[in-house]
Parts: sequence; structure tokens; C-alpha cells
Amino acid sequence: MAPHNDAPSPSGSFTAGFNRIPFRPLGSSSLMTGHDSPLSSSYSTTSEASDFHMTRPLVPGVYVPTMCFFEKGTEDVDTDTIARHAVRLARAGVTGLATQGSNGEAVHLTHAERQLVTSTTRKALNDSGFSHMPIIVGCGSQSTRETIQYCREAWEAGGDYALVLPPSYYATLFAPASETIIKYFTAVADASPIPIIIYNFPGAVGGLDLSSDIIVRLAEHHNIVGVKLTCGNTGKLNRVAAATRKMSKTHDPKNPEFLVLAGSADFSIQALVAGGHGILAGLANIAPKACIRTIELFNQGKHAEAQEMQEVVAQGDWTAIQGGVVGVKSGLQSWLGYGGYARSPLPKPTAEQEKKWKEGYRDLVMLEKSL
Ligand SMILES: N[C@@H](CC=O)C(=O)O
Repeated sequence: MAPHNDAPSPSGSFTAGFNRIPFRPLGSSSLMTGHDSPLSSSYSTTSEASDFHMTRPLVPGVYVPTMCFFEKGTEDVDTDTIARHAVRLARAGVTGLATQGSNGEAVHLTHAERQLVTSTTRKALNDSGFSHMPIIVGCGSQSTRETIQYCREAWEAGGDYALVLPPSYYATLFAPASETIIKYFTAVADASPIPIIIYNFPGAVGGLDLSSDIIVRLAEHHNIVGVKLTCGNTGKLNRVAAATRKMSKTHDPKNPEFLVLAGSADFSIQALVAGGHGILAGLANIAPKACIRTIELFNQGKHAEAQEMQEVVAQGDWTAIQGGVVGVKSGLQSWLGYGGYARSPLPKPTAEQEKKWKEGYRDLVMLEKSL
């Protein structure tokens, strides 16, 4: 856990009283990577630049891993829809967004496209009065070197935090609790200009499941500030939340030093019971208000109402989990009139699937509309 002083660390980060805040030299070009940057023409004035790279604390709440939208036919990145979607979620009251999470089709995007998606999201939020809202950017890759590059590009594009999966392609050569994993996250955190959030999603990385012991050990790094647990293991979540709370110096529940997030909306209140701080969950693309309200009810002590709402959310999430990114886009298209298709080679939904997924979201969407 970070010591609380203001001395710049070797990685270019410093800690502050309420949270660990990255030190990001404005106007620095030292992080340019050689990939086409879509940013230079968008942010030319000083005030725009300072809105672009400002400090945005990571606080408890509902974070949404946003979908990436593509033009019909060409599959080009659809920046208009990306911008409108980000603003719709912000207006619904979410705490932050995550580009290039599992719902953001990061694996389908080039480096430059990833930057375009993040910078478009940043600009849309800033232009709509949400410049305070943090953006988390999915940065995990197969090599330490490329993951660091993604973190630097995320920062250039206006990202505030990097969500990092462990590498998995050669996972048979090391154990989830190995020094290889510790060294990977440590090297990335040492070099990243933005703080790291560990992403534990065994389903996306060949079953590689980080233990609470490893996560708590990594949390000692000053530039590792949170975890998204998509594994759904609330025992693990409880252990991580308890240990990192004890390690923290400030004990401010509104600004925990290490943020523990459920990685799916179907265990939102279970995560809160276990000491977690909120969710980073794809279902909020469809029903942000229902996700927020469920957590609010619990935090207000209205546990029976929270549980009732959680049941609707969990049922809707089952549709999202089964249909994945294809099904969430289909649900958005059916109920909100936009979404389109995932990039090839992911399949387009059949008419039967569209109908099934639309029905799967019905109760959740009715709840959302009532809020
Ligand atoms: N079910 C997850 C998928 C990835 O973590 C989500 O809701 O985001």
C-alpha cells in the first residue's frame, strides 16, 4: 500500500491524502509511441488540454465497460455512436466508464483505433459537462512490453486508469501464483503513467485465476489501485477488501486507497456485503440506472428492496452473460435503437436470438424505464 507522502515515485506517480494520484506531465511528448495518434488535432487549446489530463479519483460506484460501435457494412469505428452512448451513461449517473473492457471489443481494435475510442469518449464527456468522470482503459496484452505501451497510449488518449488482464497465451508455462505474474504486474505498474486496476477474469484468460493472496500482494504497489473480479468469487472479494482496507492509511470509505469492484452486475449487493465498493459491469450499458439504484438501496440500508432489484438485475445479467458482446449489442439495438453488430468474425445474431435476448432483457428494461 502506498506511503502517504507527495514525493514523486520512480514510476512518475505520487500519493496524496485521499487517493493515489498519477503524476502526468502536461504537454509531454515523451510517451508518444510511433502509432498514429488521433489526438493532436482534437485538443489544441490550453483549457481543453487541462480538461483532458486532469486528476479524476477512483471512487466507489458503478463503472461501465462501454461497447465499441461500428458502422454498418464497413465495420469502421462509429465515433458518433460511441460519443452518444458515453453521454447517455454519464447522464444516467454512472461513476465512470471503461473503454476496451471485455464489452469494448479491444481484441478487435488496432492500437490507433483504441486511442480513437478512448479520446472520443473523453471528448464527449468533457463537452457534455462530465470532465470529472474517470475513464478506465483496458490495456492487458501478451507481453509486458506491449502492455506498458497500451498504458502509455491510454494515457495519451485521455485515460485515467489502466485495466490489466494477466497474459495467458503461454499460461501453461507459469502458475497463476507465480513470480512471473508478480513481475508482470510490477513491471507494468512501475512503468505505467496511469494507475493499474487488476482484471481477474479467468474466462477470458484460459482459466488463469488470480488468488486473493496474489492480489493483496500486488496491492502493495503504489501504482496498483484496484481490482475488477469477474471470477464472481465473493469469498475472494471479501478477503481482498478486508486486507486492503487494513493496509490503507486513510480509511476513508468515500475514497478507498484500493477499489474492489464486482466484475458482473449479478453480484452487486453480494459484493457490497463482502466489503466491495461497487461494480464494473457490462450490464450497465443497457440498464445503468437499475445498477446504480440497486447499490444505492443497499447503501441506504433498504436491504429487502435492494435484494428485490438485484433479482431483476441478476436475471438480466444472465442474458448478457450468455449472449456476450453480441447479445448485449442486440439488446441495445432492440430496446434503445442503436448497437449494431460486433466486428467480424463474431456472428450476427439470428432472428431467433434477437427475439430471445430482447425478451431476456424485458423486465430489466421496464425497471430501467421506471427509474
Ligand atoms: N460479465 C462481465 C464480463 C467481463 O468482465 C461484465 O459484466 O462486464
